[in-house]
Amino acid sequence: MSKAAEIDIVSVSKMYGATTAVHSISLKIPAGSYCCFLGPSGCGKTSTLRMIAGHESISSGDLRLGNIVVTDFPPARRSTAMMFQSYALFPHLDLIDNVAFSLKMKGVTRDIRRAKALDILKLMQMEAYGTRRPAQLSGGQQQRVALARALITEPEALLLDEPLSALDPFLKIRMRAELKKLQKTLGITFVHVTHSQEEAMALADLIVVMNNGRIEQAAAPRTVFERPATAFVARFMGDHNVLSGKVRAISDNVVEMETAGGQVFTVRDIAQQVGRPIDIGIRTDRVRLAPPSEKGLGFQAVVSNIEYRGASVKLTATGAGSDDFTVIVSDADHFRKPVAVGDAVSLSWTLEDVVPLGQLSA
Ligand SMILES: Nc1ncnc2c1ncn2[C@@H]1O[C@H](COP(=O)(O)OP(=O)(O)OP(=O)(O)O)[C@@H](O)[C@H]1O
Repeated sequence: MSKAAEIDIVSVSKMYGATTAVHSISLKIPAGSYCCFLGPSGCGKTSTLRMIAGHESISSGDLRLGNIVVTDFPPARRSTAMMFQSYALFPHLDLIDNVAFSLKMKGVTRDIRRAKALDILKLMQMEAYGTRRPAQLSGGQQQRVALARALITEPEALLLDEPLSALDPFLKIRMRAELKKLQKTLGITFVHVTHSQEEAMALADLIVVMNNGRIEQAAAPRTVFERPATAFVARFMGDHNVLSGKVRAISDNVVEMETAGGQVFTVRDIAQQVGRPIDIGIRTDRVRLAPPSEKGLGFQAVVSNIEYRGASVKLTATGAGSDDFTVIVSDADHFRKPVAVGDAVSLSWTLEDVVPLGQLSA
């Protein structure tokens, strides 16, 4: 069993000609953790993963794996292995030879490398398929083989680029559970790139949310969800309403925020200055259809859309400068006293449900 490596990314940037894809990011990924890089297309997550793997050069900054600075090392000299989105299996080789390939490159004799490949295929419950070719496998099986091929080098960190994107929704959820189990069994560091917040929440110990080549937040899933650091994170993770305004007054740790339309909301516990722009996040499942208990903790809105979701109902409302303020109510609450499109409603929340967000998104 290989050991796990801490990955230390120190002020790393990536430039492609005049384009800066990654802007001086710094991050420590603890040894043995499951880390997900999450963000929209083009945010720089794949470039970051490829720099960790050594498939892309680091334009500036340093990368440390365990105790070794590997910034200029080629992929084979790093203790990492990468599993690609396309699986990149060789169509003309059987599974054992596919899995054993990197050992062949290292000059390991045929018998030893095939025996080792079979061991890893066993770990992936694929030993019965050793003599098949990749085209004779389902998508999920191909993925297991691709994983086996990456793991045969006994890496200290496994790097996965959108590993589940080629699978159908059911298989995606099954393989997600298998990945998590595998990471626990092996105990090595996993770094997994995804654009799915659901996938990151399900898998990660550490979620790194990226936007425009920068890290917006790196924290445990629950922290990212409950205390999103920025308006971007709150929007990207979903399930939050974001309201924007300017700080109007501050007293006793309570900040008053005024929207462009003159609506005033209260927020607590933040260091702010009067006149500065501010965003707040309010969880969609914490909003109630009731008049606010205090001024600044709700507003009047008009229901613009209703979606039935089974266990819950999603209401969209217009008011306070927002035309898509979302409220998730349980099906029981909704059907006890249904509202209709066009109804005027009072929306409210408590001061605890208001999350001040760090920066105003452009
Ligand atoms: N080889 C390249 N040459 C030039 N620009 C590139 C190259 N690779 C990536 N980029 C640019 O760098 C930025 C970040 O790309 P990257 O692939 O890292 O993002 P990503 O978040 O992984 O996106 P996706 O989810 O679409 O793969 C993008 O603007 C992209 O167009």
